[in-house]
Amino acid sequence: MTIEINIRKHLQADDRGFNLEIALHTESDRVVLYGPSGAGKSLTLQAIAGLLTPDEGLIRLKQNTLFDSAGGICLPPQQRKVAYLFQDYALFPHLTVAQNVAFGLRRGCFNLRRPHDHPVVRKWLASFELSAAANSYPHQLSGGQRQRVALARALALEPDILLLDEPFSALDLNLRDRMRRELSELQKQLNVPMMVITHDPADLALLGDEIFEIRDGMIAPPART
Ligand SMILES: Nc1ncnc2c1ncn2[C@@H]1O[C@H](COP(=O)(O)OP(=O)(O)OP(=O)(O)O)[C@@H](O)[C@H]1O
Repeated sequence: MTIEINIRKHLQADDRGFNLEIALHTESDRVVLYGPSGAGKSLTLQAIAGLLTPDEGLIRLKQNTLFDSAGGICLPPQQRKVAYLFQDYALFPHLTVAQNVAFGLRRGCFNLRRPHDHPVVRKWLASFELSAAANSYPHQLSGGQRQRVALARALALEPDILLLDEPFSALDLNLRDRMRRELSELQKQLNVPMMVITHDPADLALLGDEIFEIRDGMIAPPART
């Protein structure tokens, strides 16, 4: 899928300023962003998701313009068809697994009291082997299960792209390895484009068909060999 980003944003916190100046273009469905802490990786995903408004520039996904300062376009997050998974998965603690998955689908008379009635919820619970845990709450789940709930909730909305901010950082080594392979297979099966932030070289190797390094708010030039 075509992703085109060319944005600038200045952030100021007390006496510290940060300039984000990201320009990237890719046709890949498996993109990895990596780089040191504080480089601007999360801000880049937030800009794509519509959670951060650049001062100027352009963001295009497929044929859709999500942001274009010159044309006065800034789609709100809910119109972007972008799923953004935070580092801590951000599940709703007071909702069950099924209700979490159903959350974004609420429309018309469908309500969260009977999430199983929704075929999309049933489908995603089954494909992530979560049917047996449908009535559990997030604190009753393992780290891997919590991550699968977050993925199921994101994918239920059939997004154009999945943005993952350090998806495995909260998992122990064994589970991290397994979830990395699961995510890789899932991406291939569903054909959903994804952009992943990571610090882990193993993620680069498995999930990154195209890899961008971000340093000091900018895409670093490719290393020479
Ligand atoms: N709301 C804000 N106001 C001011 N500065 C901010 C704000 N949000 C982030 N920053 C600064 O922008 C820089 C980039 O932050 P960002 O979260 O994108 O880093 P990152 O590359 O994702 O780091 P990490 O790998 O540690 O998550 C940091 O120096 C941070 O302090």
